[in-house]
Amino acid sequence: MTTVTPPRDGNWVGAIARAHLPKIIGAVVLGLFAAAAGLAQPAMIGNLITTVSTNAPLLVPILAVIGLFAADAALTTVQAYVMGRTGERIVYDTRTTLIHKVLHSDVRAFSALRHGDVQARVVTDTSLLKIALAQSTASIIVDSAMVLGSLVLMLLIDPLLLGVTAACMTVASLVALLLARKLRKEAVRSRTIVGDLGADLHRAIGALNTVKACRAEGLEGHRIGKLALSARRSGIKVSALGAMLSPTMGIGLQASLAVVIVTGMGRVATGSLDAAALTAFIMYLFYLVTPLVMLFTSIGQLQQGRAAIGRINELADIAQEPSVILPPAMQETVVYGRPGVTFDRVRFAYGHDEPTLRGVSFTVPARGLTAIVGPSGSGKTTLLQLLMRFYPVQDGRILIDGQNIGSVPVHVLRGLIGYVQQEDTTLRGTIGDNLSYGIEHATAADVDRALHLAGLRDLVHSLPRGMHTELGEHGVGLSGGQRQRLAIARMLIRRPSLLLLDEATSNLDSDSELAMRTALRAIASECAVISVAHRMSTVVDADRIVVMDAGVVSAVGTHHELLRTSSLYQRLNDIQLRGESPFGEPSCADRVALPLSES
Ligand SMILES: Nc1ncnc2c1ncn2[C@@H]1O[C@H](COP(=O)(O)OP(=O)(O)OP(=O)(O)O)[C@@H](O)[C@H]1O
Repeated sequence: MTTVTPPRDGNWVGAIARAHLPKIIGAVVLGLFAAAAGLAQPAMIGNLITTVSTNAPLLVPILAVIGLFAADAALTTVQAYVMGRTGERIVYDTRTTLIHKVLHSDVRAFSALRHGDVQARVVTDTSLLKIALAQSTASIIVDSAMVLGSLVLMLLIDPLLLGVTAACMTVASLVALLLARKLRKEAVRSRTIVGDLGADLHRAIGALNTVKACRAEGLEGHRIGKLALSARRSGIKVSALGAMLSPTMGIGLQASLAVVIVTGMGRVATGSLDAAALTAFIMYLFYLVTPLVMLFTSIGQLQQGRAAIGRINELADIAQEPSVILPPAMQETVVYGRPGVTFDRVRFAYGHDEPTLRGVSFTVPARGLTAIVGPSGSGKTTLLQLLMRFYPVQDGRILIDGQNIGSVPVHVLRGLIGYVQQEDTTLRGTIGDNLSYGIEHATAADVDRALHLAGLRDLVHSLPRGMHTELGEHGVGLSGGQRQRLAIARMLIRRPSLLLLDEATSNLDSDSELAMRTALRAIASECAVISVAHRMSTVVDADRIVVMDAGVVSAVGTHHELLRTSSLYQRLNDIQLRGESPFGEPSCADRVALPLSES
């Protein structure tokens, strides 16, 4: 991949193209030589005609014409190859730049984007760059030179015939320019619709079971179909406008050809123009038209490309995660130290609305199990996301082993933490791929220990293909509880200093949950575990429980202490004992999941 200096004006595509400028210039130079070889041909043929008419030796003029044809063909071939290759490299560099930008983007900035549209920009829009930047740019320069050269040579042959030609071609060129402007507008619209189509398709595919369960196949089909129809209509308009460019110039050519032949033959008859000059002029007329048609076709392609370039630059400019580099000595403390975590008057709001966290303070020792409970929306997940630095703390501090996480490089911080998220994080691939995801060297002993702790060892051993068992998108092939255990095992392999579990055991049955509680106790003896929990059964044996309420810490203590001291905790406990969800609307799933010991 070519190294690209970040542009100040946000024009990433321009910066990437500039990095390939020598190759583009090389191809343009080759094209100019090819153009010169082409331009010399009519003069040489005119010379051949004169030689024939004067009975002079023919060998040298014939060889000169053949040589020019061969040079023209060879130069054009090499130029097309260099241009195509450079175009592919520009596309590759743009794609890799976008992929890097998206992967390192700020969570807040990324969550505002539609994923299907991001995909369309990275995959489809970039493919237009090859034609727009490499081929069209070179073609515009070479063809302009060709047009200019033809005009000068035609002027030298016969200014009157050139005047006739110019009149016809100017009218055609003006019409073509108008078409090119319309084409650009329609191309922008077309790219936007294709982006919308990708976004909506991605949304429906990502939640296909929900679509089916809600019997919304027709609704989604209609909505996405409407966008596909708009894309088709807009695409046809783009094609139609693009297709009209060449014939417009073709009409100009035919009109000028007719006028030139009629006028020219008349002048040959009167002897004011010789036949060789008229033949050369007509050949130049053809030489003028092909590059003129190409010129306008290229302008059209460039216009389509500009629509894509705007969208690519917009995505490439997405805000990036801050990366703070610490002096090595400080990094060492962070990497090898055993972190305890301190939330110190932490305030945070997602947008301009009411803050989600309103001065949260509590500490988590370097070892032991800390549970966080509280009503739905009280800010439990947000606490974990701030700890992972997915979002920046707006006021107050979060300390890890005494170090403000704001000054720890994100990759170092995340290397310390194993984060098992609320949502399903199973990736398409084998069980083994999922387990060792993001780790270069996972030993067999590490994998076995993690599988054992997560209660997955027997299951994996019972599968015919074991670790090589293929899973579909979102872990299709495993149950919800198995997926959760796989996510926990994936984090355990990393031997994190701090394990964050966000409702990571909510899908486990009572037996699995009991086994997981035992495993968690073992893990908590080695590192700090913070577990956001919905089921009270999973928090009763925690070393400390933090009760959150509307963005503040309402109480901290053990299960038995809180039953005595926290009315909110008592209420949450009572509600669950009644078989309802203590953290939101009661649901049948909660009742089913309620452990027998508490029902
Ligand atoms: N990405 C986001 N953008 C805007 N608001 C958000 C975002 N994520 C969460 N919120 C809001 O922040 C508040 C706290 O959400 P959070 O997920 O931290 O609560 P929670 O206690 O974990 O809830 P639950 O128990 O239901 O998972 C909620 O009101 C929610 O609407």
